[in-house]
Amino acid sequence: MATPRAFLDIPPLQAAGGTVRLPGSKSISNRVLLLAGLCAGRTRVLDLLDSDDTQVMLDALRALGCDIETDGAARVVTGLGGRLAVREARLFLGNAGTAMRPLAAALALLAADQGGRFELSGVPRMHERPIGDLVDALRPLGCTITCLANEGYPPLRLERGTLKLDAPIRVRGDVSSQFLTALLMALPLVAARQSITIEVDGELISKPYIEITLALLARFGISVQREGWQRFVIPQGSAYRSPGEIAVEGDASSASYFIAAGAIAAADTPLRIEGVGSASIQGDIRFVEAARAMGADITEEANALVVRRGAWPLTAITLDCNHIPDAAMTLAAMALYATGTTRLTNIASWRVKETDRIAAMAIELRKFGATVLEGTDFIEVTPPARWQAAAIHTYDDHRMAMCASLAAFNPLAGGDVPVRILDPRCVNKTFPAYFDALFGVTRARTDRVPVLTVDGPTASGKGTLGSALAERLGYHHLDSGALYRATALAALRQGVPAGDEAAVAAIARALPLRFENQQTLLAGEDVSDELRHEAVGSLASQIAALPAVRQALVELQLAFRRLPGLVADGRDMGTVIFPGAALKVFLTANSEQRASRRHKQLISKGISANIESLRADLEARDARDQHRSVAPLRPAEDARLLDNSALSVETSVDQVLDWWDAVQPFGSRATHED
Ligand SMILES: Nc1ncnc2c1ncn2[C@@H]1O[C@H](COP(=O)(O)OP(=O)(O)O)[C@@H](O)[C@H]1O
Ligand SMILES: Nc1ccn([C@@H]2O[C@H](COP(=O)(O)OP(=O)(O)O)[C@@H](O)[C@H]2O)c(=O)n1
Repeated sequence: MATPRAFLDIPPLQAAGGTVRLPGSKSISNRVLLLAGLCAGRTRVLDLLDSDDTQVMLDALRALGCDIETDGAARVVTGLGGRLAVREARLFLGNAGTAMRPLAAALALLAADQGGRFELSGVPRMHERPIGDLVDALRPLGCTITCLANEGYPPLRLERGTLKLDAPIRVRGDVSSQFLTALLMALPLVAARQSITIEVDGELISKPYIEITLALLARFGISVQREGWQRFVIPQGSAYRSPGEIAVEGDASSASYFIAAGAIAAADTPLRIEGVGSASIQGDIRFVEAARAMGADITEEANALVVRRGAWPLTAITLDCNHIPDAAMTLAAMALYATGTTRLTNIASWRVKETDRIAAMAIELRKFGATVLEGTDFIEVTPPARWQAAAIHTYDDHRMAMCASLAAFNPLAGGDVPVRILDPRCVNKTFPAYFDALFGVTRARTDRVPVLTVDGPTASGKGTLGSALAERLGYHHLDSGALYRATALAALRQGVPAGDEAAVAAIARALPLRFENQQTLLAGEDVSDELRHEAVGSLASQIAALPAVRQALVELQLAFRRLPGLVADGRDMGTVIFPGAALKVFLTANSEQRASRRHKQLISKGISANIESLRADLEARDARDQHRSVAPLRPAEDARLLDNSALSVETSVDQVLDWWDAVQPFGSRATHED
């Protein structure tokens, strides 16, 4: 298993603009999957979100006997038709509330009615998220539900019972609307012979999510009658009917980060967000109104939003956020750029989400220098007077990570500090490609995009170390040797001799080279393996000594310096191409080690090699690299020397990451979640 990425360092961002396409909505995806799994026949689901939470639901449905196929970009679900195909299963539901609650309700009813035994569990945090109100609503119906650890919390066991559905079903609505959603989606399973009434106790929170539930139930043939927000009736004879095909909208909560980015930083070019718009059925689309109140200039199309910076600095607001509980977190991040204090109220549900979001937000925003006041159901944010570089804990909460990334626009509010996001992969819950999407529509000053260079002699392990560092840092990787090798390969193929400096330089200048999915493509052809041939390497070493060739490759190398950062390996990365790099490493190993590593590497690729001649060859190459007139191989004055003759790759990576930490402004112990 790859080492989980511990942090992502985002340099100060200057601007936003361009087009971003949103992933599918998590709430809609998981509801559609469950309904497709419960109804009879096949449902083709388009634009489904691919994330941890939807994976959990797909796995659960498969375990219950649903057939799920991939058909191009669509998923085709063959549902159970209301009949249990599997009577016993243990389902692990991660931290996905949108899977735990409705599956608990549906399986409780099915197990009670048809007989069965199901256990539902999740990650430790899931076992701290209350489900008692749902259990309390289901038990009087005759469902047999056992809380296996603590009463009112998962894990749960669901078993046979005797259903009594005549009396109205009562459920609390003031902790999470997911309980009501769960009942609304599950009770049609048992509504064939009688109508079923649900009555909500207390003020129903997060009403927009109930609207999504009702809209999707309608697509699946269930028309729930509603009296205000207190009483819902599922008519007698209700039965799920597959819509055949259904497309999932873009995620309106995910849109909020880009709406915010546009409001803060789309001063020159607008930021176009595709996937949600005025036609959206998601409540979080009303984040648009809140963002407008803070100053955003937003044009709505049916399925897209175009955002520009309007008022600047942003305007502080006081807002009851009951209607946009998830997206409201993004307002707390926007508040960092407002004049005055922003107060978000009626957000008690934040405390029982992926983490206690009120507490988490207060602690983390303070690290930037903001003044934050929290109460049981509100938060108040006043922007920093002086921005501080901060390492932000994300508490396994995707929204904490995405909100914190917005603080990287601090240069627009008088700051100039990077932002470190700890455990950035938590965004996988709803938006695995979030950071790529963010960096696709944001810009930083080139000289602020961090670079880490690794130079050294042949076969010292630069490529191995460079790519491992890039992976751990979430940065791009430039294997500059590949550019010289590709030039050499192209020259070989075209029959251009190494001595013809002008002709080789012309090849280098127009090199049709692309790096994609671990492959090196020359004019579209995968040449990754051919580039490693010794004949190519040896010619590369010769042409690399030609000044015109080196000059011809400069622009191409500089172009690799893109957000969020770059790890570049070669001979002159720290001395010539990126002299201002934040960290420079000069990697060495004795020639015996290097010859033996290269030998193993070649043999493993099926290329025959002789260790003695490899050693002689690499010593000749060292000499040529060190003594050439332009960009000779030597450590930059400020380079750190690393002799890895006796070190494992992992140890070398850890050593360099320690050095990286030491040159960042985040302080010690800023690399791990506590
Ligand atoms: N620290 C190390 N310890 C052991 N083997 C290493 C180490 N670093 C690299 N290697 C191995 O040495 C070989 C050459 O490494 P490579 O990264 O291709 O070198 P370079 O890019 O410097 O030419 C690879 O097969 C790699 O797995
Ligand atoms: N920044 C760089 C990178 C490579 N090179 C040259 O390009 C050749 C191929 O680079 P590489 O990094 O793939 O080479 P090896 O270290 O794998 O032999 C080397 O022999 C170097 O002479 C260079 O001059 N400057």
